[in-house]
Amino acid sequence: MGRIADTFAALAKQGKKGLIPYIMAGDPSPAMTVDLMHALVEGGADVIELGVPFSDPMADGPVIQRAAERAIAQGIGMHQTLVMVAEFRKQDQTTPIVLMGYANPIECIGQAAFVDVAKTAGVDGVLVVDYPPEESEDFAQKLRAVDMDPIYLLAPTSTEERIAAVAKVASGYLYYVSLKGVTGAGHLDLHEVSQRIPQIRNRTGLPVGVGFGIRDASTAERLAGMADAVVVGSRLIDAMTDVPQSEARAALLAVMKDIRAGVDKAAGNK
Ligand SMILES: O=P(O)(O)OC[C@@H](O)[C@@H](O)c1c[nH]c2ccccc12
Repeated sequence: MGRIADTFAALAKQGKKGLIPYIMAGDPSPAMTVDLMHALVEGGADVIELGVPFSDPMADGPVIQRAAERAIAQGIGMHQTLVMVAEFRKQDQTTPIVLMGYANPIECIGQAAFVDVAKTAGVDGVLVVDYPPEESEDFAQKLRAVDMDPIYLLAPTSTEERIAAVAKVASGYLYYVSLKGVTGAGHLDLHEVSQRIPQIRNRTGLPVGVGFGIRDASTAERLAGMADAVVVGSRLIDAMTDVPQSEARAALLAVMKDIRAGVDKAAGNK
């Protein structure tokens, strides 16, 4: 089994829910990223989603767009992101890393070469926002051939066919987007999530992570109660950029610990 499957198996065994933080590689400063990843683990991360900076992130709201702009302005792209992953892996061989991003930076180096370098760096899963499941079976197979997991998004608007198509190619976990909109938006419909997750579970045995719009411990608790894990991104990026850079690590850690406590309250009551 890969690190992602191991992690979810261990969580299930302990009756715990997962916390999946998202940060952007290179933000607020490239020199900080590896240490911030370790801080995420210290704060209770089960899986790390690491964003690959891209200039046209159509699924992202202003907070993550600006994070990408800051990273790009400091010269960070796919290659530098993978160097950071390799650096992180020198000290942490257990925490799964999922690369989050868009097709363009992958297509630039070619799928096969990307899979190769990502695997060597120590990446465990890849979520490409603009690879539809129906058209990325090849890519998913290339990942799975080297024990990396293709992760896919499901949304409130996903049809039964889309859920079935994703269930067919995905491994690791499924990412249910809790609202119609972009990352960081704030109109989460808890009722809708509670209806949709059982529908997804009917189609697949994969763990389900839920994200978009989670900004506090109590929302994290309620969503963790419905799913296997919660994803938190914009709130963490805000926490780091609201303070001087020298305080970003501490600010990140504080928000992580707070949300972790919320997630842990949901333990066991799936
Ligand atoms: O920022 P939020 O609302 O907490 O949501 C997580 C999200 O940012 C992260 O998972 C993510 C970043 N970029 C994405 C693109 C598509 C889907 C998801 C993402």
